[in-house]
Amino acid sequence: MILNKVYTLVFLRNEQQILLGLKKRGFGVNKWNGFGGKVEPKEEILDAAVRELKEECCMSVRKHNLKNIGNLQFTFEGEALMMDVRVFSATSFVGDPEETEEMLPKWFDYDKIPFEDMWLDDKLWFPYLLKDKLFYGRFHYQGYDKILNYTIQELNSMERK
Ligand SMILES: Nc1nc2c([nH]c(=O)n2[C@H]2C[C@H](O)[C@@H](COP(=O)(O)OP(=O)(O)OP(=O)(O)O)O2)c(=O)[nH]1
Repeated sequence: MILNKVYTLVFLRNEQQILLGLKKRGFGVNKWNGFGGKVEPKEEILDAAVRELKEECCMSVRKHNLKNIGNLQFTFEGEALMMDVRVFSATSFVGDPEETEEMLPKWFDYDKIPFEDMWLDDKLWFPYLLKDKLFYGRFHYQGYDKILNYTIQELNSMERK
């Protein structure tokens, strides 16, 4: 039996740059990433996305400005957990990014995204995000530094089967 856990991952963007945060503790420590985390029991996914963005970098976004652009599923060799990550993008938001106990936020030019300090899979699906294409990806890891197999595809819509 595989346990499925839902996570959010939010990217704030403008014409020139994307906001990433350096994770300061826990899962994915020392990697640059979007902002997100576990959806709590009974919490709606969009509410969780808004909450995590605020908690991790003090930015505010309205639910209707979050666009679901991707779905990523991660499994790890020898572990009975599937991380089901709902990826969102927003171009309308309020605030100035602030460092928190969890994340150090920084804007990156689109041609300077620090893939060498991000999850290995990110460079495989970021091209979709950057071209405003919808995507689905599934990655099976051994540990955190090796992808044993993966599939990735462009989607026409994010509607779930
Ligand atoms: N870019 C990218 N993000 C990933 C990958 N795998 C993965 O879990 N994430 C995202 C999904 C979530 O936003 C985040 C993991 O959530 P988390 O463990 O920090 O969740 P949390 O804040 O609720 O956790 P906690 O510290 O409260 O225990 O990392 C990946 O391979 N690439």
